[in-house]
Amino acid sequence: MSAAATASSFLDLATIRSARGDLYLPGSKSVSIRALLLAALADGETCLSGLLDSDDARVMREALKACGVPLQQHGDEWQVRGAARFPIREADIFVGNSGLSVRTLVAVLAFMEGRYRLSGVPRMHERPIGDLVDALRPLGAQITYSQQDGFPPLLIEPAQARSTQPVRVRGDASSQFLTGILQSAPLLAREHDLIVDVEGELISKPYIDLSIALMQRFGVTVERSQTESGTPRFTVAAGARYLAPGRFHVEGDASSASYFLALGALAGGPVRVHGMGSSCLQGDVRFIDVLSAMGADVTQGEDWTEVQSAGLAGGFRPAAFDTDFNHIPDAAMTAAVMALFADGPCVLKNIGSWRVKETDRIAAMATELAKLGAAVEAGPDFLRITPPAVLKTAAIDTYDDHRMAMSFSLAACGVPLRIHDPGCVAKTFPDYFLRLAALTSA
Ligand SMILES: O=C(O)C1=C[C@@H](OP(=O)(O)O)[C@@H](O)[C@H](O)C1
Ligand SMILES: C=C(OP(=O)(O)O)C(=O)O
Repeated sequence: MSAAATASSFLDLATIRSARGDLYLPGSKSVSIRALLLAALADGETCLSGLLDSDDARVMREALKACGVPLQQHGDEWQVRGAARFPIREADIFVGNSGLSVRTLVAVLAFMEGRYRLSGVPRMHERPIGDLVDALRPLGAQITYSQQDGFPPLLIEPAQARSTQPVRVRGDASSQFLTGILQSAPLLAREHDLIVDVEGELISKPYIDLSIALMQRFGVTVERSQTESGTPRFTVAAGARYLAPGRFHVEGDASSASYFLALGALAGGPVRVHGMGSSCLQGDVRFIDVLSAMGADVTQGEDWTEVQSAGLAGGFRPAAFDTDFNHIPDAAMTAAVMALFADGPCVLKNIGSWRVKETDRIAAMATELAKLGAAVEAGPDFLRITPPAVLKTAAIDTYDDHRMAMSFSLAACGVPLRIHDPGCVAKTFPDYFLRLAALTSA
């Protein structure tokens, strides 16, 4: 690929005819942000390697620094000295557009006995947080909305009298609310067990598995059960404390891997990503099932995954799909762009959470796929995409959404195109386009 950056506000991509090679993944966003917070709350020192360096990871790092947590960089590693209480009890914290950071910080800061103000970019102030605040208030959390009810910015003040009732949280807008409460276990389960019941549907479930796995690495066990009425229940025994694991390595980002694995399928490959394989803790590793079902060849070792096919140039067409993507909402965007090349109409079901992420991703995806010639039907929680007979070249708007920029770069496997504001990839993958260029040829 010849990637000519003609101005900082757009990037022209030539048609990608083939792609092959090795890619070493950046650290997982979901693991990096969790590991930073757990290390900050843990007794002892944690040395984090493989940590993601991106806007979202910086949000959590800077927030912890603002709370007085000692964090030091030594080469590629970060040393975190944790404690169950943060040293600084009053701070203004900028949360950018990192949903995971704000939702997990709020649940912790609410019980730090301090005064914290959290605000972000304008889109962050449109992303819901009311279900989390509603769950925390009966526990004594003093959280007030500074602008609009249900959304950041927020003011957190010292919590008051606590109740020991089961915490009830809704999980149908985001799984991050439950993650936030579970990760606060050492603050909430001091004299009594922490019991959390999830009301309504719980979406994006593999992210809860990830939270529980990482809490376990930091010495806290979460038990799962069901109430008599069948409600999912999560319990952490009283007295839970995080213990620094000494060293902790952050695995590669499985959502970031999806673009390169899709590239291996569309442009022939083989493309091998390193840092994500069969031992991966992130749910998005299951994107390989989507690729296999589309007809690509997928092989995997413990720490790598490789994809190849005949490539579009050699007659490969992804098999059309009608699939529930609730378990992999981020990698699902990669599948949506792959649908442009499919051998029939494709349906992405159960993706309602897209509406409240970095942008309204259902609307944005529909608009931009249509520019390339696809016929798209957008519902409240689904997309039906009929691929065009011939792709049209287009200038793709990215809505300050890293995944819009990265997923649409794959359309270049069929047509030259322009990506507006390519710098928005800095949220999770700052050198994405350089890495893409290194693997592709026009
Ligand atoms: O817990 C996490 O690390 C995440 C959970 C998901 O959000 P939702 O639970 O809001 O779907 C995902 O989209 C986000 O990128 C990361
Ligand atoms: C939705 C995302 O992130 P977050 O919710 O953490 O902002 C994402 O990275 O696609």
